[in-house]
Amino acid sequence: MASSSPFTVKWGIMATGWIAETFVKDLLCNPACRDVSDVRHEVVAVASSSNKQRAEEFISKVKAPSSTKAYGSYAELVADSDIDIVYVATPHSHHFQNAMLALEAGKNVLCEKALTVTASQSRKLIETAKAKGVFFMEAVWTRYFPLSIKVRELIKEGAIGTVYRVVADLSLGNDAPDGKVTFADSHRMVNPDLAGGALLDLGIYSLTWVFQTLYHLQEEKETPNVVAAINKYHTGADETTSIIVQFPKHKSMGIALTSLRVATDVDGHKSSGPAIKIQGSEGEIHVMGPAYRPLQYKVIKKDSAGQVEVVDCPIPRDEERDFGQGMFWEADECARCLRDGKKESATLPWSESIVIMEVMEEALKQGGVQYPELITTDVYDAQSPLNTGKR
Ligand SMILES: NC(=O)C1=CN([C@@H]2O[C@H](COP(=O)(O)OP(=O)(O)OC[C@H]3O[C@@H](n4cnc5c(N)ncnc54)[C@H](OP(=O)(O)O)[C@@H]3O)[C@@H](O)[C@H]2O)C=CC1
Ligand SMILES: O=C1OC[C@@H](O)[C@H](O)[C@H]1O
Repeated sequence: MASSSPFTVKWGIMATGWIAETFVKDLLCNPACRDVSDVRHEVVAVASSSNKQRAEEFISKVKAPSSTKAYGSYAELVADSDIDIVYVATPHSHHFQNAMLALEAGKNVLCEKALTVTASQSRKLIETAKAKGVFFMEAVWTRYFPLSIKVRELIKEGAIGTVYRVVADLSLGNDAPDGKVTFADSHRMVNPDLAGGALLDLGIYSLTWVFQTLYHLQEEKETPNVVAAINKYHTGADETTSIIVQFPKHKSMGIALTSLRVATDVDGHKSSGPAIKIQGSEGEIHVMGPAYRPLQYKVIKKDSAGQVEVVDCPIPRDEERDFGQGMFWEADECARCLRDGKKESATLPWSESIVIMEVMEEALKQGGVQYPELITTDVYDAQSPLNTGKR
């Protein structure tokens, strides 16, 4: 029997930075390299808020087809009727205004993490997606890794008993001898104008592990209690943040850690042990980091007598394009949702993105981190400098 042709999704790319480049290279990988045949991706347009030439250079750098359109503004991109879905790849500070621009134009949207700067902004985006009847998803790519799916399945089938505690860390050792960190003060990692700080950029992955192994699997969702401690950087952004996420009814707790000073993996060779420890009544699952792109997990049973199951989960590569990062799995999820008429992903439902955003907002509040009005407002403005690039 002949197989039906794959469902094709036409992508429009908003911004031309580091993650846009990585994501587009993954989109352009042959799906067969990851054993996918039901969906495929096309990149039809790229927009830069700086100028059209930057978009053209991006298209040639990622080796996208020469037919790919280049735009010198985000407004032109969202007006392109050829685009099925817009990928928002700007700094977190811009996500609310940029995703609204696309949603208001009636576009489906995949928006990079952290979804927004405030929970209210996330709620507004989701209300707008609902009102417009379009698909909307936060781009937490790790959730769509076969490794993450397997770990959630193991927990669901009781492989380690009842899970009571999860400790997750995503930290980078960027400590500098002068007391600063190695990012320039203007860099999006530490610049409050760009919603910088460890939590929104990295800590969200620690929280992802806490949420996908505890909250996501709860039959009756329990709103967590949050206790946080934050060390602030001299720019005002958070440099080291530790959060306890408590689910008293489930007798469970997640501990989400992040830092720009000390690394999860100090020598870069996994000598520091797992980035994520999922602890149950009958055993543990350890996930080797980095938390955003894990490649191995271990199952340690209480009665294992030292016999630990170690499972490697390498990321498939497209050898012809010499690439394979693992972001294609979230793109495949978007394609399947669009094909099946779904407006949200069951793996990261809108309600869960909101709860995680609420946890981060509460942690930042407890730590006294404040971001400027321009990037925290939940009032949409198509002419905001965040949309027009007139910075
Ligand atoms: N999923 C993942 O693994 C990763 C996700 N990310 C997320 O992606 C987003 C972007 O990060 P990243 O690609 O590293 O950032 P970059 O600084 O490399 O790129 C951001 C792009 O956004 C556009 N932009 C618009 N306004 C501004 C502004 N005022 N300052 C800087 N850039 C602006 C620019 O594109 P242009 O001029 O063309 O409009 C720029 O190239 C963040 O939200 C981050 O959390 C980042 C890294 C990894
Ligand atoms: O999402 C991310 O993952 C990788 C990190 O290095 C990066 O800062 C972050 O944005």
